[in-house]
Amino acid sequence: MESAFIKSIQDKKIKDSVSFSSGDDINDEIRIEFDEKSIKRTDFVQSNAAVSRKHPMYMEFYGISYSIPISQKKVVGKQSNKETGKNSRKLIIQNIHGFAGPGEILAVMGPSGCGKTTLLNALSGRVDAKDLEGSIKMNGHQSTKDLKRFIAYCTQDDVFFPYLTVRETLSYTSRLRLPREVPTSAKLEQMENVIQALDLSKCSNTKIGDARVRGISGGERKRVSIANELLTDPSIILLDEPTSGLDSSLASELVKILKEFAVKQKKTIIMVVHQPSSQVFELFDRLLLMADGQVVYFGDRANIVDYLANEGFVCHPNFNPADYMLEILNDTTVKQKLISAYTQNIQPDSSGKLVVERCFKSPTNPDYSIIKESSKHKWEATFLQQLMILTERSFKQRSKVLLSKLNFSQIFLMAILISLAWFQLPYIEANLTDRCGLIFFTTSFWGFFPSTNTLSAFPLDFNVLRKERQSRSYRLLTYFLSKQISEFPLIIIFPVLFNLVTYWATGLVPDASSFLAYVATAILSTLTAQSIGYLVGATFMDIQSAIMANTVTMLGSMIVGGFYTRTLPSGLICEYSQCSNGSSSDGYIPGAAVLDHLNLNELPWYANLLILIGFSLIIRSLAYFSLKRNSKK
Ligand SMILES: Nc1ncnc2c1ncn2[C@@H]1O[C@H](COP(=O)(O)OP(=O)(O)OP(=O)(O)O)[C@@H](O)[C@H]1O
Repeated sequence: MESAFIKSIQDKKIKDSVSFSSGDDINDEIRIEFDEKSIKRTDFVQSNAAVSRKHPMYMEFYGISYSIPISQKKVVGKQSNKETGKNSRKLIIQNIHGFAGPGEILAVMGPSGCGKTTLLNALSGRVDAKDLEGSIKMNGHQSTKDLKRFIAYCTQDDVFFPYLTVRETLSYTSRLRLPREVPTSAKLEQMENVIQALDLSKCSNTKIGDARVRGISGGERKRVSIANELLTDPSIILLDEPTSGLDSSLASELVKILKEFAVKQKKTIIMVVHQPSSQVFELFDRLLLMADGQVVYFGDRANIVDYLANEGFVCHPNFNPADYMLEILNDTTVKQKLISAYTQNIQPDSSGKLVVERCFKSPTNPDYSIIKESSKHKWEATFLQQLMILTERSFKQRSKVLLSKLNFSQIFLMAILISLAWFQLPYIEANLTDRCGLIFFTTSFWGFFPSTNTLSAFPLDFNVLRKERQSRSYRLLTYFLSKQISEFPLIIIFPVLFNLVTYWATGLVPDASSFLAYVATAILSTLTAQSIGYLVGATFMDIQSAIMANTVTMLGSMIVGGFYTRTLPSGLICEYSQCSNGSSSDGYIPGAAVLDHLNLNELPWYANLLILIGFSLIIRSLAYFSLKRNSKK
């Protein structure tokens, strides 16, 4: 027997199904008072014909439960307090259900920690499928990897590259994520449309910024985050707290923009909101109210006040219903009572399937039942396009970090110090130790400097990388290679400049070929140390731990590096190899004699350079696998 609650939903949905079945008439059915500015803006909210996927899509989900494995600790007597290895599970959400159709906003609300973000993660396919139960359907089809392309997910954290401007950020996203068949001009046109629609023109050439770099405001940041997702013209848009940190007028303006998108472009919006003003609350069509990972109410937003009154909780007419709901859900007894009442109401099916099915019955518009077009390609941009776009982006972002005043000052100071300390060393036996000291010191410096500058490369990018990889923007390999290519010129500038000064100031072998060989060795050492920085950063993904690991690695390599053990760094070998044509009779110590003395004549100098190249390649490959392992977590 169906409950009165289900019947009331059914009555309401008969109206809904009429409005949906009329397909193109959604705009007429949903009436919002758009102000003049808003109407102007909607002129820009026209889909770019070349880009649009043109798929109105509804999303239904029921019986959604998500649990995570936790290892159980058992205390047995006084002596043992160790893991038994037995695993149990923590239930995060249970039997959640809901529905949202084109032109609608479904608001997900509830007290902090009730599982709202977890639900959005589940709907967007960002949780491990083995921990998830229930059914998620889009236009009646079980959600698949291919269908997930029609979903955009705006997460709670707005993560971006701080040194890129708003326009640069959006342009890279449009070039990476819009179909490869679309000409670049159409992609950029789409970007301009979105910039206009979200009122971002004023700040489009401003840096995004972060805690250290001054950039756009919090509200603009939120809008950039949404713009970044809207670029691909998705059918379903999931947003996690898009209004957090905004004042009520900005929040209301933002939700109005979203509502316009929903209505004019037939988008389906599901958003988590915390404490909406009554004006914002009015813009929602449906409401999913949650507490303790369970449903307290799912249905029309307009019916919530009556529903709560029926359960004995009367909201004063002057109160904001959103505030009232959250206030009563803070009381554990009330919360339990409302959860039990709702579960009772939706019987006989506690998964919520019946409730959801009645939201949208037998759609007559074929647009909703057929997924007409889906990209044939796994990635929208080709391998080469991805590599070029990512290299350009990484160069722009990293050049601001690596070519900083701080780095130039560091190199300048070290060059001055070294030049003064070892100024014009004479070629006599008494100075042999000084010469060794100079080369050992500079080699050590070219170990520390590049590795320290590189170890933050992956940890700093990781949040953006994860977000973009989850939206299938590019391959991990293209990202990794783009990093290597873009940072190569940035990192080798320093040893070249440094040696240009110190080589001649300290009086090393004064001929061009020796100088070039010396600089080439310094560049190779730099690249090898950079590889170590990549590996350490990719392995730890935490700058603090990476700094510690890098210090140990570098100090370790100094110990076995030659000065103390006579297994000399290749720079030293090169220096002595190049001066091996001197003779003891004219006051010089022949380089070959020094190398013989140090037992370093076993390999020719170029073999040492090849060994450095080999090291670099192996360590970089290891860094890639480390990054791959971490990005899968
Ligand atoms: N991987 C996890 N391991 C342990 N606990 C988790 C995990 N994921 C979620 N939780 C817990 O599940 C609950 C729901 O988390 P979730 O982030 O979905 O809540 P929320 O309603 O979005 O909260 P808020 O409104 O504060 O953002 C929280 O208590 C959280 O600590």
